[in-house]
Amino acid sequence: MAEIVVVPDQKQAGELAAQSIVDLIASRPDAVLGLATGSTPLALYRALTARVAETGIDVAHVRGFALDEYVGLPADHPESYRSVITREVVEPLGLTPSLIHVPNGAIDGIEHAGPDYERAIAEAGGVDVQILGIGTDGHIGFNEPGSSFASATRVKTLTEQTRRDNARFFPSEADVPMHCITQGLGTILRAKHLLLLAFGEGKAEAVAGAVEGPVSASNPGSAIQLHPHVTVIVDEAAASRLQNIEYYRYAYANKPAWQTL
Ligand SMILES: N[C@@H]1[C@@H](O)[C@H](O)[C@@H](COP(=O)(O)O)O[C@@H]1O
Repeated sequence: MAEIVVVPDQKQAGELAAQSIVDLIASRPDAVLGLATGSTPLALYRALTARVAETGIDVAHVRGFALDEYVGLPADHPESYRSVITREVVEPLGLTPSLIHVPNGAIDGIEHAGPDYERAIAEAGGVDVQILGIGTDGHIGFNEPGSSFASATRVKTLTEQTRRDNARFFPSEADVPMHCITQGLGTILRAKHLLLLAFGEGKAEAVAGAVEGPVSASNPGSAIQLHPHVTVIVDEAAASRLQNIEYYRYAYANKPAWQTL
């Protein structure tokens, strides 16, 4: 089962998640991080930046793989996920840019981009911790409803809902790319630890679906139920539709002292 941790706000969620990543890097200086974009992980990236500065931990060997990328946006477009990851993660943390990978969304050669990315992840020895947000329609990465649980990195068509949700980053909805390249649910499930964050009422239904099921390709987030090591960190609003919330609070409050996230 997943561990569900309900925290008062995004700041505390970020700090909790950041501590677990700092611990990972301390034991494995060339740890492989799975990096999500979107607004959800920003609190984590901020907290991680602060912890790295405070502890002086060496992050020069940390490796990273982004979850997804838009297809057809120039890599230097400010809203390409390559740019977002550089701006929000690589630069503030001081990661080594050549060790941070993002799927190649260039149309030229797109048919090879998915298999190339899968190969690079495998050559790195797999992802140690995969940071995840969740879309309002339940997508993780850009795996929209109907995605196979066995899927690998490939091109997908964004739903209208996702394009609407992401229109805030573009001049208009029409400017949001129609296609993306995303790690598959199968790729995500191969990561050693999944760390899913969600905040706000708008995510409550997606969180309940992901955590409490049913497990279905119609609800991509529910794939996390198939993974042996999942941590879901949510605020009260995002937790508000969970049926079993009292048990999750009780289990976390009584967590054995030796057990980390
Ligand atoms: N591809 C990303 C996802 O990785 C992200 O988890 C989700 C939620 O975004 P936000 O965190 O901004 O709510 O939508 C985007 O489309």
